[in-house]
Amino acid sequence: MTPERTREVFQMFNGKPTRRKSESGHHHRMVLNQLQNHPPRNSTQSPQRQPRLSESSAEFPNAPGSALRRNSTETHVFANRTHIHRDINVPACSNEDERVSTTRRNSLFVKRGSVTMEPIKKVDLEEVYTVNKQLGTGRFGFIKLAEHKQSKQRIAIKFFPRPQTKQADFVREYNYSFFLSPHQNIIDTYEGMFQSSDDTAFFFVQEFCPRASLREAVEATNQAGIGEANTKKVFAAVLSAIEFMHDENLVHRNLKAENILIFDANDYSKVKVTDFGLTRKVDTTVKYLEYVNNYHAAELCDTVVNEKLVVNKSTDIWALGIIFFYCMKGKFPWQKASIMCKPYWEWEQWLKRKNPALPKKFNPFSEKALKLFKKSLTPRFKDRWSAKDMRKCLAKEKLLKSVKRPDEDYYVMIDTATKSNRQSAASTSAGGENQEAGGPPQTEQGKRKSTLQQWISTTLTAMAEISEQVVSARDD
Ligand SMILES: Nc1ncnc2c1ncn2[C@@H]1O[C@H](COP(=O)(O)OP(=O)(O)OP(=O)(O)O)[C@@H](O)[C@H]1O
Repeated sequence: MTPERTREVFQMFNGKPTRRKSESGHHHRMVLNQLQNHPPRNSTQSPQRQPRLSESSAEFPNAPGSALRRNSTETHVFANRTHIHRDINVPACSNEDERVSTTRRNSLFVKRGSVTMEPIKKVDLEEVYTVNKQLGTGRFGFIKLAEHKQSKQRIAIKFFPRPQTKQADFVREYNYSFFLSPHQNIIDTYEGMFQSSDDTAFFFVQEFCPRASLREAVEATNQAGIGEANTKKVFAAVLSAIEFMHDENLVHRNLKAENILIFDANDYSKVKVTDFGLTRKVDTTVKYLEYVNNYHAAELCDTVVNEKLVVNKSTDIWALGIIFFYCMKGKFPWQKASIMCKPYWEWEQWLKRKNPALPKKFNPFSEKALKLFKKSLTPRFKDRWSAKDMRKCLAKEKLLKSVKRPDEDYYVMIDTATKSNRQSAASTSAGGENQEAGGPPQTEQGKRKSTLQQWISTTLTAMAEISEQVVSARDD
């Protein structure tokens, strides 16, 4: 397509003149520079290249493995990768490829995603990939593990069966997935839209997550949850990704534990968000689909099929509140955020101060964690926090009340008794020094209280002595 034709198509779908390449490149760099932990990149670097360079050494059996070799022969490694990537449609690194990559990213600005700048290429799957087991299924398609025959790299292929899938929906999902890829906590989508040569499916290619989704990780804990420290790690990653999307005025709209992928075996140090099939711009009008899930905000659960909704960031915040609870407790707070569902009704009653009793399931949480729930799982969507507020709270605050050991009360009693004994002995020997020294005169109630305390402490000391004697007699 000629540059003029490209501009025309952009104008047609955008209703305004397209950005010049240099402007969009600048915009894209600015966006990337906002990414947490991403140093500003220079203009010749492809945003996708940097993370992939470091990550891919483990994934390419043939690639130079050691960091030393990677650093010292970077150009050489790149040259090798370029070859591999071009074949499996991973953005490559030459200047020419860089330009292609930027142009493709511009295609995000094609409003309805119904026209694509690049053709959808037909591929004979069996020729290029060895397609293996199914990794997951969703409402719109399925994901399969595959191996790229030439490079031997394991990848995930997301298939969209035809004719059920509209081309516009496929193109939109690919565009969002590819555009968001540079973020370190978003799944990498490799460049290229394809359809199988037998016309049965559209597909695109993503990095393969070798471990599990957050759903599987939590289920493996047998309803114990993954703990405070791991939850914090997961949320640092997820919130960084969602903050990035929200800054770009995009709403994920399908946040759930299944769409959060855990890459490492045990320490939750590499976590990425996936599935941008429902992602839309803020304020887009969409039709409500018939299905409700645990993560749906109250306003969605009250909506009827085909009712029109305006896309809002706050629906992601609600889903994050649910995922937070799920990580910590290993189960969901309720099935559906509707007053017909008792656990939700109880929460809402407490939230609206109609019932002073906090639902029991929230008891283990600290005041700050409760605030996070109040600011995410509130039906008043305008009151919900931003992703940034959530990130700050989760990074700084303790999320669980400190747990008492079952025998802790006993030791506290003994400790209090000993202290109070010591105090009363000191005040007796000082002959009421406190009052003579101008200390506060004791009221009648105060006197009674201290007599009672003394009695309690004497009793406790006696009990402690008896129990010690019992223990030592038993040991003898
Ligand atoms: N790159 C990947 N590597 C490994 N497993 C993956 C990958 N991407 C997705 N999966 C698995 O496949 C499942 C379905 O993927 P995905 O959510 O993208 O499909 P979907 O059809 O869009 O689903 P949904 O019904 O949520 O819209 C995920 O829950 C996850 O377990």
